[in-house]
Amino acid sequence: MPKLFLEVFTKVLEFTDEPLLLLDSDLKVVKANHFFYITFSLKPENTEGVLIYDLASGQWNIPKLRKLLEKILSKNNIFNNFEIKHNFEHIGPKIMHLKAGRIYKDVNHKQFILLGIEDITEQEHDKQHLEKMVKTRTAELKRAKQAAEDEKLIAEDAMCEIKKLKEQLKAERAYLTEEIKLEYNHEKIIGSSDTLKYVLYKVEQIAQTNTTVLILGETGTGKELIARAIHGSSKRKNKALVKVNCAALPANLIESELFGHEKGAFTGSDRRQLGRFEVADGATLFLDEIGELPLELQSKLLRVLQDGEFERLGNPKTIKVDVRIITATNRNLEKEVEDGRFRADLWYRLNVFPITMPPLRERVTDIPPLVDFYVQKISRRLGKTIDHIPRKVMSSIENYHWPGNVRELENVLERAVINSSSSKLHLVDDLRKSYKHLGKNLKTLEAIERDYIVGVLKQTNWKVSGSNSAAQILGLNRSTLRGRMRKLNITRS
Ligand SMILES: Nc1ncnc2c1ncn2[C@@H]1O[C@H](COP(=O)(O)OP(=O)(O)OP(=O)(O)O)[C@@H](O)[C@H]1O
Repeated sequence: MPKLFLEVFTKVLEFTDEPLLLLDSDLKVVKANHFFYITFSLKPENTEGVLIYDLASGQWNIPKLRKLLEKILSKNNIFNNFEIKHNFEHIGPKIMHLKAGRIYKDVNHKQFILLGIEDITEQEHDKQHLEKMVKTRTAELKRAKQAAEDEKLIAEDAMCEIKKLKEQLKAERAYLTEEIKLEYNHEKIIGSSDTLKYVLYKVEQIAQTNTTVLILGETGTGKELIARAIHGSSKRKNKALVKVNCAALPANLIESELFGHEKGAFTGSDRRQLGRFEVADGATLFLDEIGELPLELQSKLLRVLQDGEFERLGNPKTIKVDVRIITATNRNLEKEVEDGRFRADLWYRLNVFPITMPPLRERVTDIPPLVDFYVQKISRRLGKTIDHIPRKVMSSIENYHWPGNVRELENVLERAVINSSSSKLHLVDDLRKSYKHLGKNLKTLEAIERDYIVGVLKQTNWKVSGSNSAAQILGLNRSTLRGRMRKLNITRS
């Protein structure tokens, strides 16, 4: 049987392009095919009968291979893809795959094993090259993905920033349009009195810093003008000075005006609106009539002053801003604090750098230049030419006590210009009853009203209504007169 088997098998061996070996039960080479001899540059005389481990200078004497071959003999195992590195003298190292299995066993336990040898060097190299390429490409893709994600984040941040700036610009534009409508006159500050010079010196001292400024003074003295001068000389001058008049808004609207609101934050809020604090980010916020700020908002303002933080109405997200605050009031804030109408801690925060605007009557030397300035300005606007201000007119202006300060002066001069038919300024208002001429025994308006009503009543023999009655003389209807008498506690004695 082995003889016939060998004959047939030797022929079969030649039908493949793969080196093949036939081993016997002692693991000695019985036969090898032509391809084996070519691949390994060996000859049958030094191959047949040689122990597999002694072949090719003992290169296949590997413990693991021994184990595998022995297991075929004892347990009829097969193995596949056992990898060895074979060093060829003429072409160097190659990677070979070995596979083997028993193909014959007879009753005498004679066995034959077929060992196939495949050169997989090229595939292996291709595989390694491919693996390397996949690795490199994966790393490249990973990096590209990361970069894309980073860029996406940057783009998202930029979009957010653009959206924020766009909103701020929109709000700023809306605010400025409002301002233009108010026709605020960006006047220069007129006057050269020492008191005004001192104020301007303080403006110069503080303008470049970020310090909070509190401007005090009677109505119409130019507090807003000074606030604008501080902003205009500061590093923030390229952005608008944003103004909120705390007295002009109803208490329930001030909060949304200052801090903004989301759509639907309260009834009637049909769209999102930025507050003045956000509009003024990077600029200056001028809070006029700060004494009128409701108590509950005073604590919120204090928080913005301390941390620069607040929340929009209807949105819990904290917003941080960089806003310089200038406030103004004609109230005595110290007294307001004493009376519990103004928070002491807010007052300390606001009063870091107070500037007091002196009333016009305390800087009489500023009056002539102010009169010249306003007469020229108003007559230009009205298309008139007024170039003569009589000495008498000027001195009556100088002697008046100007409770409404520069604003009142402006109004008096406007009426005068309108009524002047020549180039000479003609005053309409009677400024003769100057406060200076009234002496020391001044009475309240209420006391004067009471005296006058009592005088008229005495003259009419206390006839309140009807013809020749006090009501008729005073131009009041009788119930109004009775009401006044009750209020002023007037009774016939
Ligand atoms: N020194 C000045 N030179 C030129 N104009 C002035 C001067 N001071 C005040 N004015 C003008 O007087 C008017 C009133 O000034 P402003 O509004 O600044 O006063 P205010 O103290 O803020 O008043 P209020 O307390 O009523 O808000 C403005 O038209 C302003 O231009």
